[in-house]
Amino acid sequence: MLSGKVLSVVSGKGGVGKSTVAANLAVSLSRQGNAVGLIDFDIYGSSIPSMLNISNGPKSMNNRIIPVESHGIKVMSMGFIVKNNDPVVWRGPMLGKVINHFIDDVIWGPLDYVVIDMPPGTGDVAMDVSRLIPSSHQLLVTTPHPTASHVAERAGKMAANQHNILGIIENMSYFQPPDYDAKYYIFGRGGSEKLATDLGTKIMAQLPLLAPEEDDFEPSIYKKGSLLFDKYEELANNVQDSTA
Ligand SMILES: Nc1ncnc2c1ncn2[C@@H]1O[C@H](COP(=O)(O)OP(=O)(O)OP(=O)(O)O)[C@@H](O)[C@H]1O
Repeated sequence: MLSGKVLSVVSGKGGVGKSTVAANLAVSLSRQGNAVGLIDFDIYGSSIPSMLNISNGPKSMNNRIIPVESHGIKVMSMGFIVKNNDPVVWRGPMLGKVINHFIDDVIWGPLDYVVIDMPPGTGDVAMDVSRLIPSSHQLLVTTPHPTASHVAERAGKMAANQHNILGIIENMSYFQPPDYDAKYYIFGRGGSEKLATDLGTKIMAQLPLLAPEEDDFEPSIYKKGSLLFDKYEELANNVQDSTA
């Protein structure tokens, strides 16, 4: 069984950094002393295993699954079982079975938080997943451009009946050159403020444009000393306060 507070990370569009946010938030929450599970339901382009550099799938014991442990968190990913990334297979009852399997048949142990990387967009699969997971706190990831946040609004409204919208994470908000105070708003401004007002929620974080320093151990996790490491620590604090 799955215990703990469920945080689902959703986005209106692909490529806005949803999986990066889900992975870094999970790792920061764990660093702050929480027992954390990370479930990657992004069946279109499951990226969590490569972001955390996980090459082995989970093991099983007595017909139950032992999640993969990485960076202090327990991880299950559609990427461990989907071989051809064919979304058609994962419609309706089949998708439901896999989701229940991840929730009921995995030996999670006691958890404080379960971070879910949802499929992007408002398509049928995203709707199915949203319907099938337990009620959750939703974190809506968008870039600051008004068009992106307009699309994100649909994603927010889609699940608002069943899930509480915890807030908005504006990713790639601005670029700040190292050792400079100036911020450059490359993708525009104002979209997420409007989105927060329209959805009656708040902005949880504004994360600058800064590529993770790639290495073999943790290709997409921001390291101590990077501005985004601190921003994710703040976000994890903010999430804990907002879900207390
Ligand atoms: N704040 C950021 N600054 C710079 N690059 C970033 C930032 N956030 C994410 N990225 C990069 O953007 C790319 C897309 O990120 P990611 O895969 O997390 O997006 P996504 O929304 O999950 O996409 P999809 O829905 O298609 O899986 C990655 O290469 C990631 O490293």
